[in-house]
Amino acid sequence: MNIALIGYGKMGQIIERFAIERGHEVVLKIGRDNLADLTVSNLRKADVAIDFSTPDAAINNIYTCFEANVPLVVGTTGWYGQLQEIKDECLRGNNTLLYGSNFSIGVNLFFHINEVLAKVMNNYPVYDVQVEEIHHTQKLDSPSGTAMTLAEGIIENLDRKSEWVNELDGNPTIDVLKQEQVLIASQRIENIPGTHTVIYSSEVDEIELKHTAHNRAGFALGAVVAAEWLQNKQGFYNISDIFNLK
Ligand SMILES: NC(=O)C1=CN([C@@H]2O[C@H](COP(=O)(O)OP(=O)(O)OC[C@H]3O[C@@H](n4cnc5c(N)ncnc54)[C@H](O)[C@@H]3O)[C@@H](O)[C@H]2O)C=CC1
Ligand SMILES: O=C(O)C1=N[C@H](C(=O)O)C[C@H](O)C1
Repeated sequence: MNIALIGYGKMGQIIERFAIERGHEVVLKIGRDNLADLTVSNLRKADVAIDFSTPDAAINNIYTCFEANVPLVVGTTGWYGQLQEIKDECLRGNNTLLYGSNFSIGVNLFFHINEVLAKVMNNYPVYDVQVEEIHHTQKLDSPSGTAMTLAEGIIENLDRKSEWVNELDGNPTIDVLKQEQVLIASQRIENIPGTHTVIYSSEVDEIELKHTAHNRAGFALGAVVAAEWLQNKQGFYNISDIFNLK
């Protein structure tokens, strides 16, 4: 496949390595220094585009790929407030997009186990639940997309929870946490690729489910596999459609 990399930072560069290893060609690389090269005609040289850019840039990049009619894998997080609008536009224009807050196999297994555990916990109301995430200090969005997916997996399956709230580095955004809220506690610490923990606590004990990324290779390989999976497909997909764990 010919691949366009939109965003050539920490992730874009590792994705390039895996793409070449798997026999693909990178025909376009977009970073902050050559944003003007992100044109419809340049994108049309690619079979698929992979966006790991910034929360602010993602929406414009998605629309440019729609205009070029190039299938797109979006790993960028921090734009999910506009998810429904993008889904509608994708389907309306017969475009193709696959997004995911986390492309690693381990985290996708973790997402599934989190949902199963949340369902079980309906029978054990003595436990309260919270999500913790730790990332490097360059991360622009909070909470992480992965933490949002975990909190949403809990809310969809645990009847006593209906929304999440976030605090960053111990600074609460609300005065009192309500019973029906899931707290996502975010921390930013130098050089951490991504650690996520779901914690159920009662007065007598705690159950922790934890995923620690040792490096970014799992995310990057997953993005290339997702781009391969998207070949000859049309529509709006999530990474969970590949793992098919339901
Ligand atoms: N879904 C997943 O599995 C993962 C998602 N991510 C997400 O991917 C995104 C990128 O992460 P990193 O590579 O660590 O960040 P980074 O800061 O190292 O790289 C971002 C790149 O985007 C470029 N950029 C800035 N404005 C742009 C624009 N308008 N168009 C295209 N490129 C632009 C920058 O020059 C930079 O090269 C973040 O949103 C992060 O949360 C990161 C790891 C895994
Ligand atoms: O910004 C990152 O680095 C990461 N972002 C994703 C997220 O927001 O969940 C995935 C991974 O945790 C690394």
